[in-house]
This record gives sequence, C-alpha cells and structure tokens, in this order.
Amino acid sequence: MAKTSSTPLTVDLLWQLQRIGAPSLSADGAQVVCSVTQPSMQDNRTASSLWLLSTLGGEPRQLTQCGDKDGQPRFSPTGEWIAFVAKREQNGVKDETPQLYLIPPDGGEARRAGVVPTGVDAFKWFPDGQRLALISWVWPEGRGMKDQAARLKAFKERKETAYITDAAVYRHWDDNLPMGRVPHVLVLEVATGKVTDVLEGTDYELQRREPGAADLSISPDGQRIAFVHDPARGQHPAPRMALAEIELKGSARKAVRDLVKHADWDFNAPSYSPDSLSLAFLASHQAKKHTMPQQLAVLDLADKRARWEVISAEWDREPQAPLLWSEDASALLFVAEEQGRSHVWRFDVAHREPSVVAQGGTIHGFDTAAACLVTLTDRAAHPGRLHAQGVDDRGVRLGQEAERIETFNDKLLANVALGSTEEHWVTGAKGEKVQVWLHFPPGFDRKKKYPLLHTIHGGPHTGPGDCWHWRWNYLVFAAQGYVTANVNYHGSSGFGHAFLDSITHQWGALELQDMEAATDWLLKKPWIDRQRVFATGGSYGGYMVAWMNAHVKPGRYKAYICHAGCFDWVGMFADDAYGWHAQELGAWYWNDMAKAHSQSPHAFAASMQTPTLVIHGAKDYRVPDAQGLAYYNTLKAKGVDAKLVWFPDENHWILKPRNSALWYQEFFDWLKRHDPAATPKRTAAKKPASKR
Ligand SMILES: CSCC[C@H](NC=O)C(=O)N[C@@H](CC(C)C)C(=O)N[C@@H](Cc1ccccc1)C(=O)O
Repeated sequence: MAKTSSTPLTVDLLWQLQRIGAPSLSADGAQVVCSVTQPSMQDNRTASSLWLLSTLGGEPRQLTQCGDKDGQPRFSPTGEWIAFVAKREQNGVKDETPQLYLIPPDGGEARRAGVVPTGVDAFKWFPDGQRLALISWVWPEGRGMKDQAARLKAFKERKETAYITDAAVYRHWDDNLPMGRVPHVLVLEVATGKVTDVLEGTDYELQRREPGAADLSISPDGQRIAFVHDPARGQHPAPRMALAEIELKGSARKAVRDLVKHADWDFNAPSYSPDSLSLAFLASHQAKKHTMPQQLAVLDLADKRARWEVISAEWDREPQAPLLWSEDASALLFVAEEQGRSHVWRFDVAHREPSVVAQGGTIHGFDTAAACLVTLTDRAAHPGRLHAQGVDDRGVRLGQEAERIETFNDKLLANVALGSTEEHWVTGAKGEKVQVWLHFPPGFDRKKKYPLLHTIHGGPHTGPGDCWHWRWNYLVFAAQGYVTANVNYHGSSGFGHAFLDSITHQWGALELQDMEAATDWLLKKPWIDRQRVFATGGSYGGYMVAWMNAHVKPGRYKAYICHAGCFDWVGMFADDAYGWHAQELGAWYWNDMAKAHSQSPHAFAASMQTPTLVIHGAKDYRVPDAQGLAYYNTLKAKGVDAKLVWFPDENHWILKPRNSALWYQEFFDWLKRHDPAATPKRTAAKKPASKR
C-alpha cells in the first residue's frame, strides 16, 4: 500500500530543518566538510557545527559540537587540517571576536590557530598548507598585532558612543562598519600562530562591503596574493573596484602593485590559474551602463603590459564569484543564473564556450578537486542537499549520475505532504514573455477554487524560481491553501541583460504590467477564486506592493503585505546603497525631483486604499525602517486599514526563530482577516474626521 503523507509543511517544521552551508572538498576529493546549522525554536537561537561527509559512500561524522557559529570550514591543501571561523573558549580564554580554528579531519580538538585581535572575517589557505591569508578590519595607522589589540581595548573602553566617519561607505546591511578601521589582508603561520598584516603601512584596503574569501586568490607558488581593493578608499558611494597583488617573502610583504585598474570598469573575484600563467576575474563595464553584467575576464600574467580581456562578452549570462579553474587550466567553473534556476557552468577559455556541469534547482555553493565536483543545491521541493559527481581534469562532467552524500533532512520531510511547483510563461510588458512560478497546495484539485497569493521578489535584479526559501517559503504558503505565484518581472536577473536593464529609470511601470498580466492570466483559471487575490512582497517586492496599492484599482487585490518595502525614494537616501539610486532612477533627487517622485509610491499615496500589513526591522540599513513607518503612518492618516509589525532587533530579514514564526503568523492572520471566504464581511475602517 502506498505510504500516505499527511503532515503539512508548517512553519514549526520549517524551523526544525537543518541548514547546510557551502561545501569544501579535501584535496583527494574523498571528503567534504560543511557547516550544518540547527535552529532551536525552544531556545530561540541557531547553532552551527561542522560535519564531515564522504564522497565514496561512508557515514557522515560530526566534527565539532554545536558551537555558536562554527562556519566557513575549508580543508587545507595537504589534508592535515580543516580551518574554520568561530568564537569559542580555549584554555579559559573566550574569544571576543571571531578567530581562526584548526581541527584535524580524523578527529581531535579544535585549536585556535593564532590570535587576531581585530577578528577574522574570511580566509584562504596557501597551497603549502602552512599559512593562511585572512581578512581583518584593522586600524590602518596601527603597527603589529599588539598595537591592534591595544587600540581595540581602548576603543571598547571609551565612554562615548558616537559613530564618527568622513567615509562615503560606512554602513552595510545591519552593521556600522568598524569605526576608524579598514579591511586588510593578514598572513597567519600555522606552525607559530604568528600574524602579519601584509598591507600595513600602505594605503591599500579591501572593498568595504562584506569583503570575503572570493576577494582573495593565492598564487600556486604561494608568493603572491591577488585581492580586490577600493581605489577610492571608501570615499566614493558607488566605487569601482580594482585588483592588486601583494608580493611576499615568506609571510612578509615585499611589494604591492596594481594589477587591473580602470576608471570605467569594476573588477572582482580574482583567481590565479593552476599553471600561474593567468589571472581570471569578473569585470563589469560600469561606464557603459551600471547594470552591465559581470563578465569573465583573463589577465595574461606573462605580459608586461598587463593586458586583460573579457572572454564571455558573447554570453548573455552573469557568472558569480567564486571562479574555480579546472585542473588543466582550460576552463573556469562558476555558478550563474538561468531563467529561475542556477547551475554550475564550465566556460572553456580557448573556445569561449559555456556548458552546464551541474544542474539546479538553485546551486548555492560548490567545490572541485581530484575529479570530483560537489554541489549544494536546493529546489522549491527541498532545502539544500549535497551531491558529488565525477568531472575530468577539464572540468567536464563524467557520465555518471550525481550522488547524494547526506540525508540530513530526509527523516523530517519523509511524511510531509509537500505541494507541487510548475514553471509557466505569460505575455507581459512590451509583449515579452515573463516567467511565472506557481506553487500548489498539497492535494491540489483543479475542480476546486483556491485563493491566489503573489509573493513578489526583491532586488529588483534577482530571479528566484526553483529554490527553497527559508524566509518566504513558497510551499509553506501553499500549504495554507494558496496557489502561490512568483513572477520574474522585467528587471529580474537570469534572463539576459536587456530584460534586466529594461526597467532602468522607470521603476514600477513594466513590473506592474507583468504582475497584472500574470494576475489576468491566473484569474482565467477555473481553479482560482477571483474574489480571493492577495499580493505580498519584500524589499523591492515591498516597493512593488506599495506601488500596486497606488496604481491598481482598489478591490482587485483584497490585501497587501509590505515587508521592508521602499516607500519614498528621497527618504531612501538614508540607506546603505544610496550611491546606486541615481543610476537606477535616472537622476539624483536634487537634480530632478519629478523623476524621483515619478517612481516613488509615496507620491501617489492619495490613491492608496487597500488594506496593508507593514512589516519592518529597525536594524534594516538597506531599507531603513522609516520607510515602513512612513507607509504605515500614511495609511493610518488616510483611514486605510493597516497593521504594523516592527522588530527592534531584526534587519532587512527576519532571522530569529521566534520572530520568524511570528512573522509567518501575522502574515497568515492578515490574509485571513481580509479573505472574503474566511471572515464575515468587514465594515470599512473608520475614516478620520476630515476628508484627506
Ligand atoms: C548596489 S546595492 C544592491 C541592492 C540590492 N539589489 C539586488 O538586486 C538590494 O539590496 N535590493 C533591495 C532593495 C533595494 C534597496 C531597493 C532588495 O530588494 N533586496 C532583496 C534582494 C536581495 C537578496 C539578497 C541580497 C541582496 C538583495 C532582499 O533583501 O530580499
């Protein structure tokens, strides 16, 4: 008899699932290490530990106990160690900042690799496995680690709390960047724990927005480190990055020099080829258009004139960092989006030809070594899973099927009745095809009627499709009985540059036509209840629902939910990405206020009548919470039914387990409250005394 799946996918269950981090392969390709995060609704926290998995069929082994956040594990090239970043306690000393730890893969205790007073953000192994290059935010005038430690102590003990800066880049996401400090490259020796700042005394600094491991590459001979640096040193709001190289003598700096720097271009993700002949990187021609995709580029290291060239100009897709070379240096491997999915691609350098090596769903991480490729892939139907497959030294996929190498969430999901997912296309703005992903409730019956729920993605330049979302889980929404639609409107990524760029300087217009085309198409389906249509969205998706509230005839959508939405493009100038607005909107607001207002929902507030739930986090520096509060206040002042859910301790995303559960609860309650089929007809919200 067939097994019956009866448990629905609930928020509670979603928060029991384990979240797998990016994999790192051992040099022999036999083992994978990754972090696994276990949330606890009870303790209202998440904890991560490291797991070792075999690509040859052995049992998984937990390597560290659930620390606070054991993350970014990487095998050393010699296989002796796994390095990771954590805040732990060792010999009675508790880390105040994240430090580098080393653990032998075959068991034993983790040990602190050395002391980096200002903490470790990210790192890379040197090929000899004897040193690590790491990123830390240091005082640029500091000299040596002792001095850095003293400065940190003095800073922590100061009685004043003001954040003072004269930089243009000083905030990112939910962080005030470390005051007075800049990101540098440091070298740590495994044998001695000695740490050297190899940019000390220079005015080079790494890029300031979350500098990470993909910003560094170490040459095969271990004598050079290429890195992404900001020539404007934090003084430009939309800087164009350059690449530079540190020449080393042992662990000390010999020299630093610019590698690729061009006023018109933005560069990142350097990667030395295994034969040391070239440096691959990503290049975006910003002077041509700020939306220009990152393209693959190669610098000929033997060429004294530092000649570089773009090699993927003919390919209308955008490679993402990191770039990994195939063993024979014939190709680059990377992830790129493709129409609502993302794959690992191989780009043949000589033939300039892309091909898919590992197919998504959505691939969130991969690694390759010794004829093995390991991927972390999710789909709408399941969270991240790890697979291993064979590749040859050119990075070409070998015939056999990719093999799953873990089963972390299988037991929990075994009896869950998941809904189903379908990819569709409708004719949207400009008569062009627009992708719509539909997620159906479990047991969906085409003879019945269902409410329609739009979940509008952010960006605008993202393009989610067949993916598992922890914060906006499509199948959790569908399990509540909604047909859930995710429209990859004009402006979305993964459909080519023209499509992504089509909304530039006219935000709102084409996206709305696409949303409406999708709604029109869905309303013709016999299984959609025309009276029960809702639209929700986060960030740019929140902007879209505010825009819809002003531009769509009231009554078509019964209610909106606006999470972290942009409401007013002038007020948005307080965000951490303000240098980007003029490029997208077409003008600085002080030069053309009408242009800014023509794309700003607040300028059309007079037309807003549809009930709206407004959600915002106070630590959101990407879309400051004043945006949500202004939208909520506007609706209240107009007498439009509105509710505010404001989190004092969350950022652009709601990440704490209990807050997330509350977020989903408020979300569903709001939809039910405005669902004609779920509640008796509500009387309209009372208007304020004066007509506004
Ligand atoms: C040069 S700053 C890049 C802005 C970024 N756009 C990506 O396409 C972004 O943060 N967009 C916001 C809205 C914007 C402030 C108007 C947004 O919609 N964020 C989305 C998408 C996203 C996802 C992951 C990382 C960054 C953005 C969101 O947070 O869900």
